[in-house]
Amino acid sequence: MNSIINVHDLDLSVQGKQLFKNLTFEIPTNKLTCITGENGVGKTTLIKYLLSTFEHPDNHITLDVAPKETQYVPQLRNLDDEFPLSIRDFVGLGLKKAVFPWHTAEERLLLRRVLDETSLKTIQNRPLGAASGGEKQRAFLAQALCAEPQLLILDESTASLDKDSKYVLMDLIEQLVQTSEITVLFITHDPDLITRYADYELRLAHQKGHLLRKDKSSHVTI
Ligand SMILES: Nc1ncnc2c1ncn2[C@@H]1O[C@H](COP(=O)(O)OP(=O)(O)OP(=O)(O)O)[C@@H](O)[C@H]1O
Repeated sequence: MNSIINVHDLDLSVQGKQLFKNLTFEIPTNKLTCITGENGVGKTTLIKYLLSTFEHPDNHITLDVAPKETQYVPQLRNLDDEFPLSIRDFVGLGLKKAVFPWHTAEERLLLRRVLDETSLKTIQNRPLGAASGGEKQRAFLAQALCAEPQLLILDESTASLDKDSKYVLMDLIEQLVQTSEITVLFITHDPDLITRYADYELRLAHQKGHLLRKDKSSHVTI
C-alpha cells in the first residue's frame, strides 16, 4: 500500500492533556479516508499537528506531499453577512497566481470548471456573505480545489448541509479521488457518509488509531 502520511509512535499532548500515545497509522494514497472518533478525542488537533510538521519536521511523521499540494478546509467559519467578495472572487483566491497579479486564461478556465463542478456557477456573482451555510461550504471547498491539491483535508465539511447537499458534495469528492488521483482525509461524525464513501476509516479512540478498510459495495441504497 502506498501511503501519503505515515505516523509512527507519536505522542501528542495539548496544554498538558495527553491526546495520543504511541500513535501509529498510515493513510493510503489516492483513497478517501474518514477520520472518526468521539468529540474531543483529538481529530482536529492531530490534523493541525500533521500540517505543522511541514515547517517543523517530526521524525515520527512522514508526509509524502508538498505543502503547496495540500489544502485544508476547516470547519465552517462564521462569515459576516457583509463579507464583501462575490462567491467567484472568493473561490478565485485559491488559484496559485504564479507570476501575474491577474488571472491567466488557464486559471480562468480552471476557476470556471471548479465553479461548475461545485454547483456554484449560477450564483457566482452573489456576495458570499449572503450565501447559505451549504453554499458557503461549497465555496470553501471550491477555493481549495482551485489550488489543485494532491492532499485535501476536510474537517466536518458536510456538517451544516442537508442530506441531498451532502451527497452532492461527497459525490464530487469521490469523483475527484477517482479521476484526479487526489487523496482525501475527511473528518466526520456521519455514519451514513462513512458507509457510502469511505475507502478507509481511521478510528481514533483511547489515544490510539486503527485503520479499517471499508467495503463501499456493501452499501445498499433504499
Ligand atoms: N489550544 C488548545 N488549548 C487547550 N485545549 C485544547 C486546545 N486545542 C484542543 N484542545 C483540547 O484538546 C482536545 C481535542 O480537541 P480536538 O478539537 O482536536 O477534538 P476533536 O476530536 O476534533 O473534537 P470534535 O469532534 O468535537 O471536533 C479537546 O479536549 C480540546 O478541548
